[in-house]
Amino acid sequence: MHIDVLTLFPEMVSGVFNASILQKAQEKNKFSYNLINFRDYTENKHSKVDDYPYGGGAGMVLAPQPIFDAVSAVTKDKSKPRIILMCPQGEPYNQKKAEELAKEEHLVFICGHYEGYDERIRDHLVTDEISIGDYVLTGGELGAMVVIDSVVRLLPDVLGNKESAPEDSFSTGLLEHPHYTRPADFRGMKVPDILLSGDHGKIAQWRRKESLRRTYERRRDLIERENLSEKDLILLDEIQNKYDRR
Ligand SMILES: C[S@@+](CC[C@H](N)C(=O)[O-])C[C@H]1O[C@@H](n2cnc3c(N)ncnc32)[C@H](O)[C@@H]1O
Repeated sequence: MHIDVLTLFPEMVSGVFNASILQKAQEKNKFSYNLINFRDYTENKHSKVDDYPYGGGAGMVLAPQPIFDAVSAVTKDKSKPRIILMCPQGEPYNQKKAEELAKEEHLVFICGHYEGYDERIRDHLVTDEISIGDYVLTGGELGAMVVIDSVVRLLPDVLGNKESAPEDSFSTGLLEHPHYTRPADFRGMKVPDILLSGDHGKIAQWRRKESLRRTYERRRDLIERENLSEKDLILLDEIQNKYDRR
């Protein structure tokens, strides 16, 4: 996979690319990236990339020309990239979208700043608009890195045995079960006996039930969306009964 990030502030993202799993993934040639300052593409003699909004009002609007030309330069020789506009008005980001983007060969992220973008960028250039949540950031860089991090960790062989993406929260449709490590007894706080039993069948069932319990407690909206098996429904019934008795 190749990732291009169009930004006026490349220094905001370079550190994230060069640490932890993202750095290791590049060392294993799982992806490459390029940071493009779209100011380098402006035709404005004062190097401006923004202008006042037509009709008046607060803030500056990113002009179409530098962004259209920067995208054109990075997509020239490559086949159909996804061109992603980071934007609070976009599609709410989730794990399903991360899985979809992880199948692509080339992603281009456009990070806005100031009041926003000229609407023609949205209408005629991008393939996706992504929001990372219902709040407003000063720029698209942090959001782009959230998306990139979550996509790269899904690329084949990026995560080692120590981490497992398929069991993560949201990948299964539910929140993940609780984890424990040594010691079995930490200052009187004990690990559940079942995890020390060595009975893999029972451990798997305990984990599934805890995953259902946690999701029921914290994110009932996920449970309602999920197509639960007969076995899950029995476990869920036990969990709900316990709640009703409280
Ligand atoms: C100050 S915001 C502009 C907000 C815009 N005036 C609006 O109300 O929709 C500047 C830039 O930050 C980025 N941004 C802000 N919030 C975001 C969010 N929740 N998700 C993704 N990008 C965001 C976008 O790139 C946006 O163009």
